[in-house]
Amino acid sequence: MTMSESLELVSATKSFGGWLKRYKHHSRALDCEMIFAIYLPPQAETDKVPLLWWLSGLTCNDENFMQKAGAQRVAAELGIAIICPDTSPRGTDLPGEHDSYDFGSGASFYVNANQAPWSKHYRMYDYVTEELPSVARQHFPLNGREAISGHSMGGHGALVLALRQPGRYASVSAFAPVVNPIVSPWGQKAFTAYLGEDHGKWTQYDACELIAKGASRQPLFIDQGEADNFLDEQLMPERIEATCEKHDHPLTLRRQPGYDHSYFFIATFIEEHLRYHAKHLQRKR
Ligand SMILES: N[C@@H](CCC(=O)N[C@@H](CS)C(=O)NCC(=O)O)C(=O)O
Repeated sequence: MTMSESLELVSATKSFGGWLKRYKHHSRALDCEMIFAIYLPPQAETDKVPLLWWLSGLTCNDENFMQKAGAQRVAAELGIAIICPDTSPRGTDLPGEHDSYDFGSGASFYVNANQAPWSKHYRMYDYVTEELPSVARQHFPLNGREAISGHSMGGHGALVLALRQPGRYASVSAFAPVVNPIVSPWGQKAFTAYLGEDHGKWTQYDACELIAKGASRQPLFIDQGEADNFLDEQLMPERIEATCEKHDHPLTLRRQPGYDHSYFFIATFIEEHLRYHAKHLQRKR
């Protein structure tokens, strides 16, 4: 694509010597207006910098991570840009879209829907893997090195994007990810509506299934709070642990005693994740 996509600056806020900026743009993949956030570290004033994608969880938009995770201080030190996409198409009014916190708006599960009426807008996989990266390349001083992380539904997104695109991301990590959405009630609800009853279509968006298929050898780094109230019903980290063990897939799964599902948990460990990604982003290919 040669035509430059236009971006409208929504806000710019200086933070730790860098800038947190929010932009609005028209997404062709989603057929609606979208807002995303980018943190540009001070190094981006003079150099091209590596990029960490952050995919947020249910009920979030581009703002939760930037406001609550406290990532900017270390991102500024390490010279890493961070982009937070929104978590679903916006401004659409599909039937039932805004009725529940775990489905529709704020709950795309980062898939390309193939079922009406969702398939017209809910193409978040294409948005976060192709369209937004292309917009980012055109407008920001990025050096082409990418890593990815996310939380809960966004942790699922980060794992799936990395496993499906071997070699694309220098590293992947996740906080309290939905590792096996095809057996989790959140995932089953979303996939039934977005992807239909054919479970064959679901497995391409399930980290455990992708690992079992041998889709990629990328090491996975996961932090999971042991006091997370979604642990047993929705997140089930033991499933990815067993799958990785069975298929000899590299996994670091840390169970963190006492931590819940909130951004207090993320804020506690984000520095370690950023340093982990920085180490991989700096490595030559
Ligand atoms: N109790 C939550 C359930 C959803 C939830 O915990 N969302 C997580 C991601 S799965 C989150 O990041 N919420 C927004 C925030 O904490 O800023 C609600 O209904 O809002």
